[in-house]
Amino acid sequence: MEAEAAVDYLVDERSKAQFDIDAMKIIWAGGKHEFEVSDRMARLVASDPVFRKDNRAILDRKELFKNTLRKAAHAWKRIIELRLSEQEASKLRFFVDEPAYTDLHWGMFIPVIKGQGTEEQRKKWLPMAYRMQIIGCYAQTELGHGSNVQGLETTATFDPELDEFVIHSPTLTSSKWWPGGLGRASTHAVVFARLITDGKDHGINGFIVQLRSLDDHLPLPGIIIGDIGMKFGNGAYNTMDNGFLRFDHVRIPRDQMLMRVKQVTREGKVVQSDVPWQLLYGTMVYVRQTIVADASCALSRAVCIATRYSAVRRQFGSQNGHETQVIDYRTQQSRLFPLLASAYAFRFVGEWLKWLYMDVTQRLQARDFSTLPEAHACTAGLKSLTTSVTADAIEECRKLCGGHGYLCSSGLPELFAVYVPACTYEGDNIVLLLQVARFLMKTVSQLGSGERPVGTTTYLLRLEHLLQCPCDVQGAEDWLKPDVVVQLFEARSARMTVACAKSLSKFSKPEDGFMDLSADLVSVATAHCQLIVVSKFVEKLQQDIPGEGVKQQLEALCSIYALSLLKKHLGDFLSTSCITSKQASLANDVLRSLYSQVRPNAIALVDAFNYTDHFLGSVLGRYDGNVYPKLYEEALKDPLNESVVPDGYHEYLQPVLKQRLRTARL
Ligand SMILES: CCCCCCCCCC/C=C\CCCC(=O)SCCNC(=O)CCNC(=O)[C@H](O)C(C)(C)COP(=O)(O)OP(=O)(O)OC[C@H]1O[C@@H](n2cnc3c(N)ncnc32)[C@H](O)[C@@H]1OP(=O)(O)O
Ligand SMILES: Cc1cc2nc3c(=O)[nH]c(=O)nc-3n(C[C@H](O)[C@H](O)[C@H](O)COP(=O)(O)OP(=O)(O)OC[C@H]3O[C@@H](n4cnc5c(N)ncnc54)[C@H](O)[C@@H]3O)c2cc1C
Repeated sequence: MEAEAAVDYLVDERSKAQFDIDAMKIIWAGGKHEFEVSDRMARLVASDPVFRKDNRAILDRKELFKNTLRKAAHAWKRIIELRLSEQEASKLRFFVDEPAYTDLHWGMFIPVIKGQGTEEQRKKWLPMAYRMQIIGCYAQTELGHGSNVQGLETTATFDPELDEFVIHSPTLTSSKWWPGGLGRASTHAVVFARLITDGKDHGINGFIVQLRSLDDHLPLPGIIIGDIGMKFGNGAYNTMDNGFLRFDHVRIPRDQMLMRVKQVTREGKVVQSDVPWQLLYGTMVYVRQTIVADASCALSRAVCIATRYSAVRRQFGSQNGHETQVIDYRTQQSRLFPLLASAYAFRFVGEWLKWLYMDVTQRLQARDFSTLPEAHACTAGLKSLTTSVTADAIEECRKLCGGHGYLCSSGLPELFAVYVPACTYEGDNIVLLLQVARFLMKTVSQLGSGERPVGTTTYLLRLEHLLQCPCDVQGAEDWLKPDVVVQLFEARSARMTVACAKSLSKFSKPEDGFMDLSADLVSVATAHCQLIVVSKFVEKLQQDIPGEGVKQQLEALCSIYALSLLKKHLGDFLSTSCITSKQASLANDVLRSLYSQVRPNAIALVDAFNYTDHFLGSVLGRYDGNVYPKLYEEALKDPLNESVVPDGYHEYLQPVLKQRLRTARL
């Protein structure tokens, strides 16, 4: 193929933008400093050949895993050499874009010790973990139980004579199963086990257990350990060594029990401290919050690929002597632009959730535990909502790219395979929504007793009004008023919550009601979580938004986000009499005009994510839009094309062909 001059096939598209893209980049990144760090780290990774990732789909598991170890070691070397801050280091790992044991070491092992260890324990273990002299993972889930944490079977029995705990796996189903980083890399784990003293079961607690020798990496006596095997997709999450682990009466010193929530004294007495026992689940709250932030990254990445490709791809019709760009089809816009809007919506709700998490952490330190239930409900619900939408959206983006979306070189199959377990890990999405519903039912039931709803449930204080208020939309333009839209989402959520609470009250045992009505409870929780996302988007727009045209674009995206949800869940809005069918029809007209407003800005809106071609890893999403020659180049690189005649021709193809020839002659 001839060498081509550098051409930007999307230059016309970029020239149509009606807003200051540099200002939008800063809004997306969360600030100037965040933008600068993110941009610098992305370039650093993209320019380093060790971080190459275009061969992942064709490496076998062993090569793939070794390569991941190599990249993680190289990343660590660069972090030390360049003296990167914690923020820079975490961005660098993010742009390396390969699931690895380090995710669990930094993302769960260190946080669980920080959150559940005593001061002394933090002083002992964290410096070693920060220097990576030990590598840790989070070993909670077992073969038999994941969602039901209280059902875990691993035991930690206190031996007062030796002042030790004996960690044991009494059944096959008690084998730890799934922890990332456990299979091959970790030297240590925080293991969740049943605390048993003097024959009494005191429930679940975390224990720091060394798994492998720090000299030769061999498993320590009594430890049976390995990888659980290949997972969905080629490459994809198979870079991670999710593992199994069994204990045969493994002894650890008493001070390796994480003792912030419960303590065991030298005599074997269990002392419950004054912090709520639910803090044992605190690491999950922290990680769920990071998963929400991560959802906007995965979603924006898929949307960036699908949007750029939709502007490059032409099929049918005629536009100034060319065929029509597929992005100009209304059907393409109605599938793509709500996803673009969701990417921005999740970005802002993720920012807010980070703030909420920091706020609850500070309160906990000051022994104010009042906002913990709300923080749990918000992190659980938003983790569920954003990951479910993102997983579905990546698949939708693949379809939006037609046949080429199915090629690994589009980047979308791998993105989907890596992303989709987010709907399951850190809490199955349905199980988490049921937690939100439980919280909402409790909040509503306490309204009569004078308990004031807080934070995201404050709207329930206006219950009487919300149960009967009509929707204030007379003409199409009313749908663009943020207060009208927020009140509508509040009314829908309030009405669904109250209807469910009424149905629940008919059961003599609440547990029976929860079982029977669980599908409705999930819809209630979803409505509440969607309200949170819409309100946080609206609140973001009430802040100072610098940059020419930036606020207008975000306002359009906010309206698209809310109105496309309205369209998708029209049944909820109509059946609760929140809107009339006439108002629904006006909302649909407004959506169409919003799509026209976004259309000329679509490419600039995805450019604002500031993704390098290396990070996107997609021929279809290339910044320059030079898709076809690069697709051809990628095809030629496939190992099947290394020889003109395939391996196996002489054994398996030629005999068949020859036989057909003989048959034909007969
Ligand atoms: C840009 C940055 C990107 C970085 C991204 C990095 C992300 C890293 C990703 C790494 C990849 C993968 C990691 C995956 C790791 C894992 O999966 S670890 C294992 C996670 N496991 C789970 O999540 C299990 C889910 N189950 C549970 O959480 C609980 O068991 C469940 C809540 C479902 C039930 O527990 P029970 O004890 O049986 O609870 P209930 O009776 O329902 O509730 C009792 C009360 O406790 C309250 N509660 C429950 N959970 C919490 C919590 N976390 N915090 C605070 N409070 C909680 C609940 O509301 C009840 O309260 P009430 O009595 O009603 O007042
Ligand atoms: C890629 C990946 C990485 C992971 N990493 C880790 C890790 O590092 N450490 C760790 O400890 N764990 C890890 N896990 C485990 C993960 O946290 C669990 O798989 C997850 O919490 C779901 O639990 P489960 O597998 O028991 O699902 P189950 O609870 O068995 O779910 C099966 C089905 O039952 C439904 N269900 C379950 N309970 C209810 C209910 N009460 N009401 C209605 N429906 C219900 C669910 O919705 C689901 O459809 C990982 C998992 C994956 C896939």
